[in-house]
Amino acid sequence: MSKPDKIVLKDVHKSFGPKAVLKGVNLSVPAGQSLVVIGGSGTGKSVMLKSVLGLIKPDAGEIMIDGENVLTMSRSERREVMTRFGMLFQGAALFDSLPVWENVAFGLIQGKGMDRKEAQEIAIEKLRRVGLSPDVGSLSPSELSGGMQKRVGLARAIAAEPEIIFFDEPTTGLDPIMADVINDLIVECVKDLGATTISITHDMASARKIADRIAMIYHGEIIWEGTRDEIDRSGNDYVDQFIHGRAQGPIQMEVLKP
Ligand SMILES: Nc1ncnc2c1ncn2[C@@H]1O[C@H](COP(=O)(O)OP(=O)(O)OP(=O)(O)O)[C@@H](O)[C@H]1O
Repeated sequence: MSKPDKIVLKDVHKSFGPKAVLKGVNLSVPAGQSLVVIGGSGTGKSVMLKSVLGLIKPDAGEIMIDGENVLTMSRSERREVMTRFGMLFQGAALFDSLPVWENVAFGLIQGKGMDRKEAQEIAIEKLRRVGLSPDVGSLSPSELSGGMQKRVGLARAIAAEPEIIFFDEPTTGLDPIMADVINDLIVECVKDLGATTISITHDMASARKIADRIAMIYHGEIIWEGTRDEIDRSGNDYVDQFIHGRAQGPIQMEVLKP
């Protein structure tokens, strides 16, 4: 029998009160592939990612990791599955109270119970992997530039050599050149690990660089999916409007007129 895809979402629904945010999301990511989900603000990208991470419980549907539905697992089974995930949060989400190396090593020490000395060595090696010298390890995150903080976030995401990595707006707040440096690092690190990834972004330059496939979410549904080369000839007016950043088109922004 052929192996199931690494990550599969089947008909995932989630509402908050009367507001339906996910209205039947279907996605499938084969092992070793990178999927980028694009879509406007408030379309449900974060809710989708949080559902896979177990931070939000969908109302209906299935989320399968390696063919197993994580929504019906016990807490301890689910916790075990989550140890195979890495995550780069929007804004890097570093703890200012800890030195950089300890931020990188956090999951190794807290999650895996690794000895501090060994975890520190791995953290320094991962910092080097993302182009930061060992002396950065002893600084506080608040002493770093935004680009350096993203690198530290990336080092933390790859520290435990996860099979699956999620990137939430990995280039937000960076200048275009630093954004490209981070995109290159993401591609290299993911390739080193052979990881399967889902990223969410508004940044088309980033999507084109890091995606094998791109999916567009609109009003809680995947309205288009294809390879990154197909996106320029999708034949879909919503996709065209989004990738060209036009105010005019089928996507109407909910903006109150003055
Ligand atoms: N915990 C929650 N309780 C109530 N509503 C929520 C909750 N989380 C998200 N929402 C609502 O769900 C909708 C989708 O939010 P989500 O954060 O997924 O958007 P997004 O596509 O990630 O947007 P952005 O690109 O701006 O981050 C929004 O209208 C938001 O207000």
